[in-house]
Amino acid sequence: MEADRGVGVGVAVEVAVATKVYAGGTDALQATSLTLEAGRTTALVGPSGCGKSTLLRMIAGLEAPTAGRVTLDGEAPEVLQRRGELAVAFQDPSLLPWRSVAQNIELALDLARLPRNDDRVAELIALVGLDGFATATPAELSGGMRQRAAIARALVTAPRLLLLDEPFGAVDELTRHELARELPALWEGGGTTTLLVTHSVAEAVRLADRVIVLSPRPGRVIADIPITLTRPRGAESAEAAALERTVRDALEAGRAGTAAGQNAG
Ligand SMILES: Nc1ncnc2c1ncn2[C@@H]1O[C@H](COP(=O)(O)OP(=O)(O)OP(=O)(O)O)[C@@H](O)[C@H]1O
Repeated sequence: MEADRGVGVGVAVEVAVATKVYAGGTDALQATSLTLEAGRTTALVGPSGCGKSTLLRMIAGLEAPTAGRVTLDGEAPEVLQRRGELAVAFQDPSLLPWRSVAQNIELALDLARLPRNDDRVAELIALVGLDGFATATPAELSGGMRQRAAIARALVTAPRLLLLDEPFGAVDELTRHELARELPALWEGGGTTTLLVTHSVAEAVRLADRVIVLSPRPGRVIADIPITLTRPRGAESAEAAALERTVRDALEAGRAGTAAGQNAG
């Protein structure tokens, strides 16, 4: 399937009535169904502990649903994972401590059995603002810099499915804004399907084509809000502010237990 790589073919993600009850009995996710359209960016928001990371890990094939099914282009997540066409960036970036920034990014190419590409590695290092740190080891970086290296590592293979779990958590406000401005062009240019878990409503509205709101635990989809803003998205606009309000209202309704709920029942 080498020929399919990096030619702008995003994956369609289907989560069908997925439920997750952890071994200890924690009800993390309740009968959740959603479809992520190929090549689109979807943000997932919801109160702390509502099951956002659980859902992302299920889509990545790192967690099996207790009931229901997750398919990527109709296949099990492991199929895409084996082909190296899926990338995940977590809030806690697990970089190999003995490898430099550039070597950590290159490793993703090796694991996906893709050829080394020094130019692309250098381009991504510059894009995430780590110019001059290509040969630094993770211990020599701040937490935010490590996160940015992990984002570059996730992007280097031009994955067909990109799963980002709070990847900007430790990044300072200014860099966060810069990344939010620069990154979408990278993943959209490749036709990548992207899922972004975030606590920032502003970031969700700025980056996504659609924002999905989960209820408090056990999470279920209570709102699915299309983000109709044109791209590129720059300065704050009245339209963006109105969309942020819509998302916040849905979160509030979920918290109060008054949301209508697309997936209720
Ligand atoms: N491996 C696990 N074993 C047992 N319980 C877990 C496990 N992972 C998560 N949970 C529990 O499942 C629930 C959902 O957790 P999850 O991390 O998916 O939520 P989240 O919405 O991503 O939270 P946050 O926004 O705080 O990161 C929580 O109650 C959490 O304690």
